[in-house]
Amino acid sequence: MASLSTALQLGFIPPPPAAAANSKKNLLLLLDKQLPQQASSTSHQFVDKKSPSSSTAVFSQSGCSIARKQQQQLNGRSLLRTGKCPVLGYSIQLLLPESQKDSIRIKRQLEIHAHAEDASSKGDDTKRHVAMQSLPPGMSTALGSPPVEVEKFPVPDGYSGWNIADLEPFLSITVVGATGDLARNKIFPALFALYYGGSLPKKVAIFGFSRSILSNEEFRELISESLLCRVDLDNEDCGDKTELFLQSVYYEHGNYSGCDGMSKLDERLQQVEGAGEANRIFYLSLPHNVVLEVATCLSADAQSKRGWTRLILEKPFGFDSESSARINQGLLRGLDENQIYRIDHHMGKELIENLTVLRFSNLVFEPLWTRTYIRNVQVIVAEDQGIDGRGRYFDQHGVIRDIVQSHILQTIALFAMEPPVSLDGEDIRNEKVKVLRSMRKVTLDDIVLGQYKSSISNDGKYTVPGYTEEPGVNPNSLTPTFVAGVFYIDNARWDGVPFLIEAGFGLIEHKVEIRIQFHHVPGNLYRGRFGLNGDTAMNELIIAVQPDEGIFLKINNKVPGLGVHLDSSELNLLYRDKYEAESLPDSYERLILDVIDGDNHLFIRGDELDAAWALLTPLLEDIAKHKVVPELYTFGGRGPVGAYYLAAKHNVPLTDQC
Ligand SMILES: NC(=O)C1=CN([C@@H]2O[C@H](COP(=O)(O)OP(=O)(O)OC[C@H]3O[C@@H](n4cnc5c(N)ncnc54)[C@H](OP(=O)(O)O)[C@@H]3O)[C@@H](O)[C@H]2O)C=CC1
Ligand SMILES: O=C1O[C@H](COP(=O)(O)O)[C@@H](O)[C@H](O)[C@H]1O
Repeated sequence: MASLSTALQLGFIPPPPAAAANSKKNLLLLLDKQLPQQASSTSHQFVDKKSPSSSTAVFSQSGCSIARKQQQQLNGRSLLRTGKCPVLGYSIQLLLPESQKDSIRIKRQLEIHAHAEDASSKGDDTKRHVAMQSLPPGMSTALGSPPVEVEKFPVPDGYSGWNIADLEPFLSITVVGATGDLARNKIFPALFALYYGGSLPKKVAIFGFSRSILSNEEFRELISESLLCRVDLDNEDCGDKTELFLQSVYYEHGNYSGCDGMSKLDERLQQVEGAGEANRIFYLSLPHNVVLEVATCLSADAQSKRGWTRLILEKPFGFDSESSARINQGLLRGLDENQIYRIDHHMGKELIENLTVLRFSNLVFEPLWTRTYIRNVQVIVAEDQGIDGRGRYFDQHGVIRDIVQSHILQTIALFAMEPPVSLDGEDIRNEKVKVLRSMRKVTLDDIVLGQYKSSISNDGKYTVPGYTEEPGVNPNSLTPTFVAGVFYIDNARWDGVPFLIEAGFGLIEHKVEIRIQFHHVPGNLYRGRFGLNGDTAMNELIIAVQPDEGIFLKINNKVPGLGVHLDSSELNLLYRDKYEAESLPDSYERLILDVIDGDNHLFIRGDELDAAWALLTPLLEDIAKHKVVPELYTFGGRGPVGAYYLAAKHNVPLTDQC
C-alpha cells in the first residue's frame, strides 16, 4: 500500500491540467487508508509552480483540527468537506480544478502505485518496475505543518478497512426499531437480498438500533433467522454470503427519550465510517408515537457531516391533517424535504412501478387513459388475514388510515396523473399531488364500512374470532376492518369517472388489483351477439399486483369455427409464466435501493401527504362524529353487501369480486 510521503516523493499525483486552470470550482478527492495504531500525522502542501493560483493542494494525515484549519484557509475555493473527527487513519485531501477525467486518472495512478508497493513487499521487482513505469513524472512538493497527534479510536469489530484507491463513499444504514416485526421480517431480509445481489456499496455498514440491550452477536443471531437467499436460486453461496453480510451488521442500544441514544449512535457510526466521505440512511421502523422525537434527535446529532443523510419513515404518517402537519413541521426543523423518504411499500411492488411504463411507453394505452374511453377504475386491496395481533394499533387507526390513506390514494395518484415532464422524482410527484388535490370531497354517502364478525371457518372446523374479540381491541369497537368507497377526480381527464376502492381484512382471498373497465363500443355491430347484458362485452384491463402478478386484457373474440360466436377472452401476461418468479424483488428491496440512489419518485412528498389527509380527515371526523356502525360481515367471505349497492349506485359492474 502506498504511504503518503512516498506517494508524494515519487510524484505520482500529477499537476492539474493547464486547460482547467481557470475553472472556478475545485474538486475534492478524499481518499482513505488505515494507518497502524502508532501513526502520527503530517500535513503536506504541494504548490504547482506553473499555476500556483489554481493548483494548491493539501495533503493531510488525519487530525480534525488540521482538517478544519485547512478548510478555513481554503474557504471559498473548494468543495472541501470535513467530518467532526476522523477515525484512526489518514486522508488525503486533494483540491484540483473540477474534472472527472482527472479524478479517474488519479484514482488509477493510486491503484497502480499500491500495486507496485504490494509487488515490492513481495520481492517482485519486475512487477514493481512495470507498474511504476506507467506513472507520470514527478512534481515539486513542499512540506507543510509539523506532525500532530492523531486522535485514536478503537477499531470496531468486523471492520476490515479498505483500499486507498477506492473512492466510493461509505454508506451506513441504520434501522431504528431494529428488534421489531417489520425490521426483522422485511427490512433486514431486503438489505440482505440487496447485498447478495451486489446492489449495496462495498463500503457499507448496517446498524440496528433499539432499546433492547443486545450485543452485536446476539443481534446478528436475531436477524439471521429471517435472512433468506432469495437471489441465489441454487443457494450455493448462501451460508458464506450470510456470514459476510452479518459481519457488516452492528447493534447499538439506547433510549428514545432524550438525544443521548442518537449521539451515541453518531459516535459509533463515525468509528466505522473512517475519515472519507460518508453517507447515512436512517430507517425509522418505530411505533408512530416516538417517530418525531427520534427524528428530531437524529437530525440534530446523527446527521453525516461528510456526506448526505436520508431518513426513511414508515406509515402511519400521522392520524389526521393536524397531526400529520405537526409531524411534518417537526421534521422540517432539522431536515430538508428532499432528505425525507416516506415509504409506502405498496409503491415498490413490481406492478405498481410498472404502471408508468405500461401507460407511457405503449401507444395502445396512453390515448385511452381518459374519461372518453374509461368507464371506471377499481382499486382493490383485500387481505384474507384478520388484523393479526395488531389490535392495539389497528383499533385506533382502522382500515381507512391503514390502507386507503396511503396505499390506495398513492396508487390512484400514480395511475391517474398527467404525463410528467420527465421521470425525475419531483416531476412525478408534482403530477401526483395535482391528482390528490383534484379529488372531490368524500361524504358518508360515498362509502360503506364493514367489520368482520365471529365466523365459522370455511372448512367448518373451527370458529374464527370476530374483530372485537381480537387482543387489544375494544369489545364495543366501531373501527372498520373493511371500506368500499367511490372517489371522483374533478379534472378534465377524469371528470365523472368513478374510482371504486375496496380495502378489507378477513376476506375470501388476498388480492391487490387495479381493474380498468372501458365504455361499450358505440354502435357495436355485434351487439346482437352479446345477449341482454352488454357489460359482458366490456373491455377490461386488469393489473394484478399480487399475489399472482400479471396484466390481462379482456377482449371480445370470435370463437373459432363456422358461424360467428363471440366470447370474452383474455390476453394474458402472467408473470410467473413469462418471467422467473424469483427475479421479482420484494418491494422493500426496490425502495431501499431507490433511497440509496436518491430516487424519490415512489415516495410520498409532504404536500402529497397534506392533500391525502385533506381529503380523508373530514370523512374520518364525520365517521367518528356520527358513530357510524360498520356492517358486520363473515370472516373469509366477500365483505359487506352494502359494497355491491354502492358499486351499482355508481354504475360500476363488479365482474370479479373478491
Ligand atoms: N409490521 C409491518 O408489517 C408494518 C409496519 N409498519 C409500520 O412500521 C413501524 C414499525 O412496525 P413494527 O416493527 O411492526 O412495530 P413494533 O411494534 O414491532 O415496534 C418496533 C420496535 O420499536 C420498539 N418499540 C416498541 N414499542 C415502543 C415504544 N412504546 N417506545 C419506543 N420503542 C418501542 C421495539 O424495540 P425495543 O423494545 O427493542 O426498543 C420494537 O421492536 C410502525 O410504525 C408500523 O406502523 C408499516 C407497514 C407494515
Ligand atoms: O401496510 C400494510 O400492508 C399490509 C399488507 O402488505 P402486503 O405487502 O402483504 O400486501 C397490511 O396487512 C397492513 O395492514 C398494512 O399496515
